[in-house]
Amino acid sequence: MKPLHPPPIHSSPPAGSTHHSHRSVSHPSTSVYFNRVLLITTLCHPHSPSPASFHPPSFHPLSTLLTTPTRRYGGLTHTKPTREAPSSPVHFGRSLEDVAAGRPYLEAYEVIEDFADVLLDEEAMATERAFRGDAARGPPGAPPLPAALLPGPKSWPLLGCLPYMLRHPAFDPNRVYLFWQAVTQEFGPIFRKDMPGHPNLVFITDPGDVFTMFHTTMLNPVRPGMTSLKKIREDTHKEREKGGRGCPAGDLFCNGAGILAEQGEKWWRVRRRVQRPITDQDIISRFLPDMDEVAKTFVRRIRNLRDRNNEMPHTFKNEIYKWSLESLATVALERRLNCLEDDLQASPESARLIPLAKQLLEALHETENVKLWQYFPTASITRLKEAHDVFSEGGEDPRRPSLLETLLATPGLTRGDVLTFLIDLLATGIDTTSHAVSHMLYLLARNPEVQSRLINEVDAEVGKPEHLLPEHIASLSYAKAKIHFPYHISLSYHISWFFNRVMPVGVGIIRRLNQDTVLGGYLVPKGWQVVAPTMLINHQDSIFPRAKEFLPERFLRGSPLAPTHPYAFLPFSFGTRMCIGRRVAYQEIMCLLIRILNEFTVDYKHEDMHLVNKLGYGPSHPLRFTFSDRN
Ligand code: HEM
Repeated sequence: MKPLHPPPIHSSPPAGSTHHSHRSVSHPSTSVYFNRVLLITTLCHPHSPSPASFHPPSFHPLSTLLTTPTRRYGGLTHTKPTREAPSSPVHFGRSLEDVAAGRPYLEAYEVIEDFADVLLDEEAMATERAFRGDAARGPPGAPPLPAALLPGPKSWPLLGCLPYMLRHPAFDPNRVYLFWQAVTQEFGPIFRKDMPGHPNLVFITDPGDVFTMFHTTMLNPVRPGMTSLKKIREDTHKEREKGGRGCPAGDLFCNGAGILAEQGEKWWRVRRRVQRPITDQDIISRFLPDMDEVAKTFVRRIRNLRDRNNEMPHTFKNEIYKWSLESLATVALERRLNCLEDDLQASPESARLIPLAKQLLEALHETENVKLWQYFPTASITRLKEAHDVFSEGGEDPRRPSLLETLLATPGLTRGDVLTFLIDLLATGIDTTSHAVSHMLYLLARNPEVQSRLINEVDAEVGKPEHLLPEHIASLSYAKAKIHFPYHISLSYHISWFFNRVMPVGVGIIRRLNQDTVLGGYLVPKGWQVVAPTMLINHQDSIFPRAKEFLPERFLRGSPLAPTHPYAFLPFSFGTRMCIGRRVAYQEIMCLLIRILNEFTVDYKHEDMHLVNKLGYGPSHPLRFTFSDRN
């Protein structure tokens, strides 16, 4: 076995990583919102005005915040952490034993969720480091086989297995998982599938291997991809320098391309600092009133859009997309965009932002799939850059500061880091939640008995309050907990509704191995990329009995349908690199679901839907749901 290396990334606790709680406060100072925030990038662009006109006067309050000596959260001083990191490594050690001892899925899931949140703690990292050695040893018994013996489709130099894939009867570019499923049947649970530009790509479908992948890469989780985003951000920075404009320390993209696109030290420097504010439930709860308003507006929009049969128009997908943008904007821009207004012309900013956000995501999908831009400037990377530049405008908003101020006041984060992070939130948070809601509504429509159980739960636990409060959200999360279960067990039950297994949003988790690792009995070399594809794992009957059925109750304690392994269903991934927007997503979707089920039952009377792949998975058909009044 190779010796263990010291962690390649900084493992001390995040500066200012203390948890903070909040009361509702009135905030005296200024906040900066997104479209204006993004003006900064445009201004840094070579064709932008000279440095003299670079910082509009409205930007001064931001600079003031950056120099604020004491750290403030919306005017409040630090308070005790709401969720303590484990006091000793034993916590983690014991949990792993539990996992290894095959304790029920949900208990292990609880451990994983907890652990994911505390991983940024130095002590937990140290324990993890020790554990990494065990994971790397692989299963006891026979020595591992060399990677050269990995099964998989025939591979050609440079082309990889592209010719095999294109000729395969199961290949459909919009449903690539069908091909993967066929390959798994042919070659088994682990296979190598080289692609042009991606040599040495290994697919794993055994949750035990997923466990090993996460744990061996935990200290430096390199997620290959988003290279086009990284390139345009680096180019923007270089162009600015070349144009003699200079790059003031801390300016946009000056210290890196942001957590979505960066790796190693550059990723970790920002991630460890933004982690707490964006996952702190107290901070997230502050956005609840606005998210609730967005959800209520969406329900009104449903009423306006219904035809005489209560059915949605074929453009409804777009409406859900707008809901997602509007809802996320309450967090990332700290303001309403009014995307859901009937007359978008009355809201010129939204009319401009919606196509722009789409252009950004579509171009990103293309540039990440076909990397010809590495050789010459393609139309797709030009469109990506155009949208990204416009998305980079800045300004100020007289409303209350919260997330932004919190981030800006975090030692070690530059203004550029914070703005890049907000762009990353928008780049990742729109498609994901809109697809999750689309899949969830479809599954509820197709499973009326599940829907009616959920309606009963909402009625009993939340009712129809004028304003949703954190307690309402919690009461639903805790609904089962109050009677039988501890918190996380109920939470995972709800996670199974929203970020469901049957129709997942994420295509899979990918990591570059930073040490030789035993997976499926093969010694996979350091530097190779490993993919854990959701659809291959989620749809295995051996892991999820009756895998193709939507049976959220399988996640309840004692269910005979419970998954056989705690790492089989991790919709938000695991560890330090797991989804940073998961609590935002949960709250957004919870608000929408409650408000919809307050008013309607949902049905779908058309052809069956399946998933199509873009950056993630989305619904294949127009979302022509029927929303019938409950009363
Ligand atoms: C249904 C909703 C969502 C799902 C299922 C989801 C899932 C994921 C997954 C699987 C990853 C990859 C983690 C890894 O490589 O280990 C990820 C990363 C990320 N997600 Fe989400 N996500 C969702 C919503 C959101 C939202 C609403 C936001 C923003 C508010 C967001 C922001 C991010 C960011 C910034 C990353 C990159 C984190 C990093 O590399 O450090 N996500 N998400």
